[in-house]
Amino acid sequence: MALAVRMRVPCRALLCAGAQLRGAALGRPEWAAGGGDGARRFASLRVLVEPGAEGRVAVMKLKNPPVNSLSLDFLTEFLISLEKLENDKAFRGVVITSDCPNVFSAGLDLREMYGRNPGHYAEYWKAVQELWLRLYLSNLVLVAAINGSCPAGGCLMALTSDVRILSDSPKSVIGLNETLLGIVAPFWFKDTLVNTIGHRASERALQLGLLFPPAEALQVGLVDHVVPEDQVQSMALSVMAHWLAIPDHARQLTKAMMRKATADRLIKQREADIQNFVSFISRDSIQKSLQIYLEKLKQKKG
Ligand SMILES: CC/C=C\CC(=O)SCCNC(=O)CCNC(=O)[C@H](O)C(C)(C)COP(=O)(O)OP(=O)(O)OC[C@H]1O[C@@H](n2cnc3c(N)ncnc32)[C@H](O)[C@@H]1OP(=O)(O)O
Repeated sequence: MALAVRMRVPCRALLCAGAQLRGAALGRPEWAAGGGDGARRFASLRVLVEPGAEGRVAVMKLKNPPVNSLSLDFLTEFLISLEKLENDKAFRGVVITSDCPNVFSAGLDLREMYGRNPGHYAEYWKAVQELWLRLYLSNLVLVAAINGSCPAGGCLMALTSDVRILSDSPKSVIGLNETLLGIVAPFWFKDTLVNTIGHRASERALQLGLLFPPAEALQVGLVDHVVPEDQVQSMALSVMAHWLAIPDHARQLTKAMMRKATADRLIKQREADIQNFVSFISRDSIQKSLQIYLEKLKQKKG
């Protein structure tokens, strides 16, 4: 489809540049085939991909310890893994989950947004945009198996999925908490939330930077299921089977119909959005807020 073709070009461009840069930086092979089914099981340093039920479903495990922050290296590796899965016609669905205990993802990596230069902020933001676009417009069925804390960029990632399953644990809070850091969720974070829980609930959640505990997340519609921690994975696979019972072409066209207008808003102004982010995040007042927040995180450890 035209949409899919349009999306692949910028992704490849980003990945080529990103992989070259970061491959060199890592100084070792990024990919390793594993086990007997090496063609289907692959891993990077920060993303583990395993074949799931009947080979039609892959499980992507985020493993960027300690908290799966979405660093530039992580984003690059994740996008490469996702593209591999998109290009392998055997796969129809992906379960996204965390390999780190108690944390799905701590969101955007604060160290990528603090104390760096404008060129770095621009590169980072482009990768964040790419993550959102690729996930939001994915032809695959995406199920987020959220087995831990899921703030900000972690929540954005989960919101791009077709279904969200949250573990019933006090640590498993989810929401766009940007205002608590003194920063503002961009319009496409906001649009994704509004598309999920509606305008009024989003207005309240975004202004207050709410992190919803499981029961409230379910009630507001931020997640579709809350289950005991040890059932998150099995629930994800069972929900996946339900979605895979629908013919792909009909489901994919319907998904595109529901999401294209939202994605197009960013696609039409990607460069302006990058410039906005760079000038916003470079402000002294915003850098100060991030510094204070990072210090608070450190102090929390005592
Ligand atoms: C314009 C739009 C911009 C932004 C959108 C975003 O996504 S901003 C990021 C928002 N994220 C958060 O507010 C989450 C912050 N983190 C936490 O609340 C906790 O870390 C969490 C996820 C609940 C896990 O708690 P836990 O007690 O398990 O870990 P701890 O807090 O001790 O953290 C361990 C180390 O990780 C560092 N860290 C945490 N979050 C981030 C992050 N987002 N980016 C970078 N680094 C992060 C934390 O500072 C600790 O570092 P250390 O050097 O070990 O002290």
